[in-house]
Amino acid sequence: MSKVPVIVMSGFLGSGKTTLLFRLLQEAAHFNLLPAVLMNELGKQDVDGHLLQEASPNLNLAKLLDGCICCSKKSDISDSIKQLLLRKPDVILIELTGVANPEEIVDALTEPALIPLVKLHKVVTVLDAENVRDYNSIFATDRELVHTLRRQIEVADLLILNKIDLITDKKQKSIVKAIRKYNERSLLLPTAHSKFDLNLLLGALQPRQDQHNQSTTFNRNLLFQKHLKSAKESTTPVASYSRIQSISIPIESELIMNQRFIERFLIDWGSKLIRAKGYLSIGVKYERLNMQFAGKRINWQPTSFQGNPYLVLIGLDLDVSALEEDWKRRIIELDVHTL
Ligand SMILES: Nc1nc2c(ncn2[C@@H]2O[C@H](COP(=O)(O)OP(=O)(O)OP(=O)(O)O)[C@@H](O)[C@H]2O)c(=O)[nH]1
Repeated sequence: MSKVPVIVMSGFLGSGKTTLLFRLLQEAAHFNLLPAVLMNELGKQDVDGHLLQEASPNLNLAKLLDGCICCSKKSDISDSIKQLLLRKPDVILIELTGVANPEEIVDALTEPALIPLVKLHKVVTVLDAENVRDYNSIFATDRELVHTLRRQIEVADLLILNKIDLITDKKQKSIVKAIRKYNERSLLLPTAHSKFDLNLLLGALQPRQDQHNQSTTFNRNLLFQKHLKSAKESTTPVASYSRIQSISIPIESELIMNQRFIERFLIDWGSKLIRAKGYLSIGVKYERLNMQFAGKRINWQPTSFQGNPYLVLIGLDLDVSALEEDWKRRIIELDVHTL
């Protein structure tokens, strides 16, 4: 049996991985490929998973929630991949959390149970052009995180410099120069909304019925070798996230709130928040909206999500109890004003 290729998508929180995943899923049919998806989210609530299922109800999807894939037991990853393989996909797309080191999943794919079943095709790292240069100073005190973000660049087969619509050409040039210090070999594509020729990722893949045994990677073998070497050399692997926490806040569906209320809360906590997302019920008509807060920008989109509203907040060194207290206080005030 031929091995199923795996494409790993890495990149910091909010850089545009899910946007790329959506494009890959949309385009897979044009390449005559049946995809499967393994999603890893930091929180218990799986916002992106729901968006995917909404867009593609029959999607072969497995989820590893509430933790980084690097910390999930290898058996969990292995079980999820085996579950996906039952429906005989042509390619498995793995979206890592923003704080995962892609080497960890490469390691998991080399578990004995998976070696005969899957092979790494490419590691793609998506970078947020508007914010990527600031990470070193923002996270200066978190060496593990800085290390992880650097490894995301260093081990990528393909680097997507996303969100260039938000920066000047001059800034783009200087970012490219900075990225090249960590990875001068792999293809680096400036994009907006991860729009690039997906032939680069899917073109070499074949539907399984008529697969040839061909090599399709940029530096896959190198990555495997490099990783196996470092795994042998190092007995104390660096954890992929440390000071980053995620909190999920359930929201009563009867509560009447507007977008401004949420935005004010996010702006007030903005210096501590890296990312926030959720499903909210807005206004007296309880309109359901998906909210995405990334790189200090907030986007709202209508959604068909009908479950209980909630907000997921991901932050660095968050004072969780202060944040929860503040949220409760605001909710009480909101309730009083809407009585
Ligand atoms: N302006 C702009 N916004 C973008 C671009 N790509 C993605 N976005 C927006 O940025 C936000 C985050 O994008 P996602 O694709 O969810 O990012 P992600 O990397 O999956 O985020 P996590 O799941 O938190 O790791 C969403 O609101 C996107 O619509 C881009 O090129 N330009």
